[in-house]
Parts: sequence; C-alpha cells; structure tokens
Amino acid sequence: MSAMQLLVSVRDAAEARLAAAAGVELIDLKEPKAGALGAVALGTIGPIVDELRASHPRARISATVGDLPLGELDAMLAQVRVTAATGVDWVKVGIDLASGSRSEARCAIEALGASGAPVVPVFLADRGIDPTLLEAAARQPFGAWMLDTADKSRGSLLELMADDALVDFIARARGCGALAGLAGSLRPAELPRLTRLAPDVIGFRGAVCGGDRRGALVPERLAALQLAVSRATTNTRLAACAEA
Ligand SMILES: O=C[C@H](O)COP(=O)(O)O
Repeated sequence: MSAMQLLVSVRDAAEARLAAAAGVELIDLKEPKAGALGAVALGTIGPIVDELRASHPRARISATVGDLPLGELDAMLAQVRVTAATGVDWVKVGIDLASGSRSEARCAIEALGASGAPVVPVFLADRGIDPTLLEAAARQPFGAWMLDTADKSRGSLLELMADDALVDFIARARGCGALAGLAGSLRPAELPRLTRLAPDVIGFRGAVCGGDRRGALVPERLAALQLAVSRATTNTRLAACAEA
C-alpha cells in the first residue's frame, strides 16, 4: 500500500522553506487571501521553484492559477501556460460549478487536458460531485485529480461528503492512472478516516495556520501534522504487512 503524500499550501518563499524543511512532499503555492485557489504572483513562483529545486530536490511543487471563471477559457489557458513556464510540477485549476455551467466545465476540462501543461483539475465539492465532469476528466491525460472545497466556513470535505462518494472519486482517478487527492479544511483529527480512504495526496492549509487559513503558517502545527501523517501511513503499512 502506498503512503499518502502530504500537500501543504504556502504563500511565499518563507513558508515554502518551512514546509520543505518539515518534510512536506508537495509544496503548493497558493495565496489564501485571494480565494480557495488564489494565485501567488508569477514573479514570486519562479524564484521559489529555483530555490526548492536546489535545496529540496525531492519536493514536488504545485501552483494554482486563481479562481477563474470556467467560461473564460482563453484567459484560463493563458494563465495555465505562464504558470507552467515557471517550472512547477503541477498547475492546479479549479473546476467549480459556481463559476460556470456544466458544458463550460466540460469544455474547460477538454481544453486543459489538451493544453500540454501538467494540469491537475481541482473539483470543488461544495455542490457535490458531478459524475459527468469526472467522466470528462477520465478522457484526459491528467496526472492527478484533486477534490477540495471553496467555502471554508462549512466544515471539512469529510463533513460535506459521504465516504462512498469519496471512495468513488478516488477509484475513478486511479482507474485512469491519475493520483487522487483530497483537501478542504481537513483536520489532523480526521487522519484515521483519511487513512481508511487512502487517497494518494492529502492537502492542508487551515489546520497548519493559527485558526485562519489566510493567516501565517505555524511551524509547530506543521511539524505535528507531518509527524501524524507519517505515523498514520507507517501504521497502515505495518497493518498491511501483518495481514499479508
Ligand atoms: O490545496 C489544499 C488547500 O490549500 C487546503 O486548504 P484548507 O485546508 O484551508 O482547506
């Protein structure tokens, strides 16, 4: 059984250094004050990528493109191109039915898949998951899919969604060779349930800040989360070995 990889969203070079030093595998560049998928300025992303490649070559780096309307496809693709050009491993793009119609979402998924950029579609789960969008994503060569929430005041993804829907999301992503990631106000106390669901990636921001995801990352919370995640995945491996 493979381990869940920890993704932590960071807003600047100082937070990126903290996350990398704590052993976070996926460093996600995002400006939380600018929305669920708020973008970090492009001029900031490139130097962070260069620094992390030198100091923590095993860390993978993602960046979000901002909360862009699904109908504004040209602007979205332009932002994807310039973000990919910074050298990040993943460009995360929100697929949010609050920002466009189902047909606009399907067109966006097709265009993102054909873009040649390492796009990771981030499905916003606040209004549930539309299976037709997952079917559209399954036809594209995405390396990973993520499920997240836009409204951070409504509780965690695990409170919003039943396990069977999350299991289905993970299975659909894996079924087409993509990694499956879960995020959305996740809390360390939810690690046992996350471990049972066993996505490939678990993403955090709010839980490693001092109560507000728009505030600063708190090193002690980050270290505690990293430790809890590595313990949870070690225990899962041991249990799998014992059963084998
Ligand atoms: O991509 C992951 C998100 O930034 C998670 O943020 P959150 O834990 O505050 O919902």
